Order: sequence, then structure tokens, then C-alpha cells
Amino acid sequence: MESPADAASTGGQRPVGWGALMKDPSTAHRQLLRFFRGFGAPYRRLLALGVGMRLCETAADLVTPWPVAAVVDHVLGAGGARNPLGSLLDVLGTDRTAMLTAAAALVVLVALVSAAFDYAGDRLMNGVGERMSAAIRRETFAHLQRLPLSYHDRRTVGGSTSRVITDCGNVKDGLVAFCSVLFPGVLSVTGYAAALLLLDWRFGLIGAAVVPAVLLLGVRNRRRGHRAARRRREAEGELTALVAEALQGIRTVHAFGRHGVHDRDFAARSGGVLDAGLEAVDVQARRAPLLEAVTAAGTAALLWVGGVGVLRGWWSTGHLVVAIGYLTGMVAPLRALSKLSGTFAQGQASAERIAEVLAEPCPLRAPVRAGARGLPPRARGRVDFAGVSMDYGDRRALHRLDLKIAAGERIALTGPNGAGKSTALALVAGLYRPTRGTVCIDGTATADLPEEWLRRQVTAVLQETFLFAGTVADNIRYARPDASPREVRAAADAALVTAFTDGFPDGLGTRLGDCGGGLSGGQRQRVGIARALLADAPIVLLDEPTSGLDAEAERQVVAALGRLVADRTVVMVTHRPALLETATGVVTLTAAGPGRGYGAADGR
Ligand SMILES: Nc1ncnc2c1ncn2[C@@H]1O[C@H](COP(=O)(O)OP(=O)(O)OP(=O)(O)O)[C@@H](O)[C@H]1O
Repeated sequence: MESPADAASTGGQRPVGWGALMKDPSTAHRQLLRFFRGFGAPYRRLLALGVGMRLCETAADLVTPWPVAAVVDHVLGAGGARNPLGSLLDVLGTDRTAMLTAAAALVVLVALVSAAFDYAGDRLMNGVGERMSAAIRRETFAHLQRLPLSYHDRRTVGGSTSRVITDCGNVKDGLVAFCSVLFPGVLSVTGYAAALLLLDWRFGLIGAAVVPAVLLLGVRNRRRGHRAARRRREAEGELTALVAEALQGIRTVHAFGRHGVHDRDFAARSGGVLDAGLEAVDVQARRAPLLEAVTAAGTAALLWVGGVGVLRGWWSTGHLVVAIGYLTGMVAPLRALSKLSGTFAQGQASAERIAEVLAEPCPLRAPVRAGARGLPPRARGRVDFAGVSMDYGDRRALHRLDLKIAAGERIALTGPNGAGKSTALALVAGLYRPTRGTVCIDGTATADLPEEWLRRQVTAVLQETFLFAGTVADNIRYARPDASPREVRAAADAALVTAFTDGFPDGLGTRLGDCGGGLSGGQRQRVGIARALLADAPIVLLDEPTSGLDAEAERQVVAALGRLVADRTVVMVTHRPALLETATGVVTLTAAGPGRGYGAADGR
């Protein structure tokens, strides 16, 4: 099966969406493993080496009780045979102190060997767990970023952040627990059970009875644990979304003094997290006493059977010591495994939430269509709307728009609020797909154009320019990361950015705060224009770039825009006369009446 990473990077659509996978929850975890298997593929060799280390560690652990048994049988004189180390001690003759010293040294040596393999196994396998989860996190973020705006319109920023950070973190915890506890634990248990069986079939039967009993306890309530973990993750995601929203709107919260409203919302949603958390704790806690009872019963049975066997001379005391050592060794990882059920339930719930994101079809990563190959590096700039309708869900934004814009024309779209002007711009940029009809650039539908090519042909200055934390120059260079400092400076000069940054001590190197804080509205717009100038695209979209500016700021922004729009196709949305004057034609989108959509009246 194609790995998620491959699927995403090649733009392949996965054969089955996660929604379909989840139809059968009983097999969901297996399907989930298959879904994520591709992330482990590059680490097969490391994993194989890690498995080898674990096998050696298990082998060393199996030797651990034998020196003790040899001491009991050969040094303390309990008598007995068939202890492979006993004959080794016999080499030392009758010097019991030397035998004791040798046995003690052997205990230390075996422990050291086991610890060394444990260390190497942990390094290798946990490293693979960490690397796999880092790859999953990278892929989730990369995929999420490229999902169409229609996906993001339906999600909160906090919710999506929580999937990339917290869910990927939980998957990492699950993977590391798998590598460092589950896998070595299963190896140890299997090794101890097999060794018990080899020691004597009666010991083996007791060991073999303990394993399924403990495993049954592990899977008991698994569904309940999984449901609780899933609910908890959903509630935590909502909580993150709530915090992100309140902090994004912190100025409004302060301005209206509505902290209490957000406190109450937060407390209500925290209640959901708490309930789910308590349920998960309950599921976990119920297992502990049952597990103790099963292991105590197993030990008691072994002690009784072993004791009877020693009394009747079937086995030596040393054999009983070894058998009890094996059973104790077997129970320890089982106990650790049962404590991990919460981590695994949480990891599975989070993996499902990540799989939901990765299973979202991503048209922006679709392979280049044959008809779109051989495009010129730069479009001429003709834009055609042919019978374009656009619905956001069941909300109609545009209805049958027909509009032809020749290369080099500067068309202003006007019309009442909600007439679909911004939607028309978004369609030219290929940010949405029209519900009906086509938007073409130089005769090719945007839906058929490669994403990268389209991005090079269209640039935009929006009502509010979003700036990232970093320097002013970084923000301008965002349009073309390989631009030289001279090109950045030229764009900044042309957009009248240097007119204000030259007054700052660090000039274009001035650092902006989070989300580009620290500049006025007009200054931000000029940085946006410099960015668009640097992109040097043949088609420029302007969405109310001067709204909200005072007369002086508007004059400067319009002057800067004059350089951006020269010799380019421009589609602008504006009501401001200063900008309208630069248009070569005006098209008014008119509401055709409630529920009947909108039409276009071409005012050219
Ligand atoms: N992301 C979205 N999700 C759902 N509905 C949307 C979305 N964007 C716009 N709409 C709806 O589509 C319709 C057209 O919106 P659009 O922003 O294109 O109009 P506009 O003419 O640019 O309005 P304005 O002049 O107020 O900016 C409106 O009814 C709006 O509520």
C-alpha cells in the first residue's frame, strides 16, 4: 500500500478515506497501523537491528536466575542436577567461597550484558519511534497547510493546531511506548514462557495460563478506554481552539471586558476533558487489582507445584528458584504493559484524528495534468469567467458570472456587500474551485493548472496584509525567498516602504512582532505591495487595499500601487474613487434578489 508520506508528496488520493475505515471500529486499530506503516518503511534496518538487540537482551535475562540456582544447588548444598552453570562451578573444585564469588560475578556480568543490550535496543527503537513521529508531524503540517481553504473554513485554527502538536505528541508517546515497553515486553514474556516450558512442561502450563489471563485483562474495557481517550482528545482540541480564539481576539476581549464569558466557556469545556480523563483513569485503575490477583495466583500455583516437585525429588531447589525467577520476570513486563493501556488508547485516538487530516483529499498536491504541461514561464494575463457559480456549502456567493478580462486590463469589481467580489478574486487565485463553470487564465481552467505555476502568475494585496514575525525585509522576501537584498530594496523603494523604514534605526531589518505587529495600517499595506511587486506576477488582485486608511495613507498606498499595476492584468475590488480612477473598466456585481443569486453588469 502507498505510504501516507508518498501519497501526500505525490498528490495521490488515498484509496480509502478515514471515514470509511472507521466504519468497522473493531478493526480500526489494525487499519490504523496499515495507514501509518509507510512512515516506518525508511527505518526497517534500524528496527531489525533494534529487534536483534532486544532478542539478545531477552536471552541475557533468561540466564539471570541460573547463577542463583547454581549457588542453591551446588554451593548451599541443596543438591540437584541439570544446572548448566553447576558443572561450570564444579571446575572450581570444592572451594565454596570461590564458587560463590564466581556466581556473584556472573550475576553482575549477565546484568551488565542485559543492560548493554537494553541500552542499545532503547537507543535504536526509541530513536525510530521519535523519527517516525517527527515524520508524521511534518507530514500532517505539510498536508494541513495545503488543504483547500474550504477545509480550513470549517475548522478552527486552535483545533488544527491541536492535531499537529498534541495529537502528534500523543502518537509519539504511543510509538515510543511501543518500542521501549510493548515490543520488548512481548519478547520477554514469550521468552520466559518458552523457557518455563523447556524447564518443565508443568511450569510451562502455569506460565502459559498466566499470559492469556493477563492479556484478557488488557483487552477488557479496551473499547471503553478507547472511547474515553477519543472523547478526551476531542474535548482537548476544542479547548485549544477556545484558548487560541480568545488570545487572537485579546484586544476585543479587553476592549469589552468580556473575560468572564471566555472563563465560563473554558470551564464548561474543561469539564468535558475532566470527565473523559476520569473515565480513562477508572478503566486503568480497574485493571490493577485484577492483575495483581492473577499474578499472585500464578506465583502461588508455581510455588505449590514446584514445592511438591522438589519434595518428591522431581526437581532441584535451584530449578524452583529459576522457575520462580522466570515467572517474576514474565509478570513484570505484563504489569508494565497493562499500565500503558492509557497511553495506547490516547495514541490510537490521536492517530485517528491525524489520519482524518491525512485522508482529506488535497487537490493542491494533485499530479500535474498532461494538458497543463508545457506552460510558458509567464502568463500573458488573460482572465475569463465562463458561467461561474460559487456556493460555500449551501450559501450562494456568485451566480453565473461571465466576464472576459484581456491581458493588461485593470478591472474594478464593485457592488453591494456580499455580492461576491472577494469570492471572484479568490477564484482567480485558485483558492477555491467554482461550483459550476470555469475560471481560465490564458484559456486554461485554474483547476487544471499546476499549483506552483498558478502561484507565480497571480499575486494579491488584500484589505489587511498579513505579516509574519521577522524583519520587514523578511516579509517582503516572503514573495520570493531567493530574491537578492538589492531586489528587496528596489521593491521596498517602489512601494514607498523605505520612505518610513529609513526613519527606523534598523531600516528594512526592523523586527516586527507576532503577526507583524508594530506597523500602522498604511505601512502594512505598503509592505504588502512591496511583497507583491517582488513576486512580479502578470496578474494582480487587489481587495480593498486602501479601505480603513486615512486620506494621506491612502494617497501613499495608491501611489505605491501605481507601480504595482503598471503593465499587468489587474482585478480590483474597491469603492474608493482614488483607486477606481486607475481602472480601465468597472464591472458591477449586482444582487439579483434574495435567493436568486447575483449577476454582472459590465460598465466598461
Ligand atoms: N469562507 C466563506 N464561507 C462561507 N461563506 C462565505 C465565505 N466567504 C464568503 N462567504 C459568503 O459569500 C457571499 C459573498 O461574499 P464575498 O466576501 O465574496 O462578498 P463581497 O462582495 O466581497 O462582500 P464585501 O463587499 O462585504 O467584502 C457572502 O454571503 C458571504 O457571507
